[in-house]
Amino acid sequence: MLISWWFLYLAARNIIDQTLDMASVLQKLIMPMFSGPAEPPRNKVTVVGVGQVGMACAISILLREFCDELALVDVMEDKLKGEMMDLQHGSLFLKTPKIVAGKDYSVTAHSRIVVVTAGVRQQEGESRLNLVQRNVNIFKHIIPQIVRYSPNCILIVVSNPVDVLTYVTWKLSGLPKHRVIGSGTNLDSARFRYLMAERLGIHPSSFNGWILGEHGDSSVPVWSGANVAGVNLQNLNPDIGTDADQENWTETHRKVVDSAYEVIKLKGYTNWAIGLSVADLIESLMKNLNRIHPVSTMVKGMFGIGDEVYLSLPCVLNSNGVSSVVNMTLTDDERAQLKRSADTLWNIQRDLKDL
Ligand SMILES: NC(=O)C1=CN([C@@H]2O[C@H](COP(=O)(O)OP(=O)(O)OC[C@H]3O[C@@H](n4cnc5c(N)ncnc54)[C@H](O)[C@@H]3O)[C@@H](O)[C@H]2O)C=CC1
Ligand SMILES: CC(=O)C(=O)O
Repeated sequence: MLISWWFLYLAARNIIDQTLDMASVLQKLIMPMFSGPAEPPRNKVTVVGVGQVGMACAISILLREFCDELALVDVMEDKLKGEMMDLQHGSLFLKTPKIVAGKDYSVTAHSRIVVVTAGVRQQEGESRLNLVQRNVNIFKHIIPQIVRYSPNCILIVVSNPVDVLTYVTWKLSGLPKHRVIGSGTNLDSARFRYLMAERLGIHPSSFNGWILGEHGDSSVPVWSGANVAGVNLQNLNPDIGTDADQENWTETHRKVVDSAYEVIKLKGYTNWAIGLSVADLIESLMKNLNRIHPVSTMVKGMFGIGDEVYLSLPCVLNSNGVSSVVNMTLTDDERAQLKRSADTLWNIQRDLKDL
């Protein structure tokens, strides 16, 4: 009797040993504790367009560690796959566990934030507004696909002309206006703060100044609010920002307007500063920070603007998107400049068809 139990024991041991031998390294190494369906991502960001701007946004977002999944979309399949693989190979140095890419928008499903950088860019000396019809045609294909797979997302438009394309995106998406944002003058303001801070010998974060209105040629510098540590520069020099100013501070704004033209002339495109600035916007949205940024929003009814245009005002950004807009105290001249900026955009927009 004892011997037959012993044989049974040996047979059972044999089966267990054989089963363990057949198991894969993974099965031998890791004991699952939960085998339910995978959770959808909580903080997914999609970047549409993997050109110079898209990839600068992607790397800035990855390095700031905001998202648990990054999706990339483009129409150029080889380039798209190459960019995805190159980023995946850096995973050891990142904290975003999943990086995916595809031409099909199903890869974008469950995005919290979608950044649109697809489309044509300016050639040397070309105005942003000149790109409008070509990029509107591209957006007609892109925007419905994004909304189909991520109906609750916040859209950040970067492609140019960014204010007009943000309006187009709002129309094509059917999303509420607070969830459609243009990167707007966030970049122009960063350039202004850098150039002013250089002249003052301080860090850009310590110079407080805002560029509002159109991202580009008709942008509006708010000299009446420019300050350092609460000291208003206009109190120190009442002519600041005007042609009468002996110190020619207005030159700084001219340099802001010329920045893109100059960089495009030198290297063919701009990408790093816009990438960094988009990542900063995403931080406010993802972390519900209620930080204020100059971004493009629907301004009808504000500052005497009667048309449905998007342009930049100081906006409070949190997890809902644009939660509110700061009612800046502007001078009459600044209000008039803002109105001119709105008129410039409306004159382009009103000819757009089939939105
Ligand atoms: N708002 C801002 O402050 C800034 C805006 N921009 C704008 O960003 C845009 C992109 O510029 P770059 O990246 O330098 O251009 P790029 O030519 O390097 O990249 C554009 C990408 O869009 C892709 N694309 C074209 N049609 C598409 C479609 N239907 N679906 C998906 N992807 C598509 C192209 O394949 C390409 O990879 C331009 O409109 C440019 O003017 C650039 C810098 C700053
Ligand atoms: C290209 C562009 O819009 C910029 O760098 O400001």
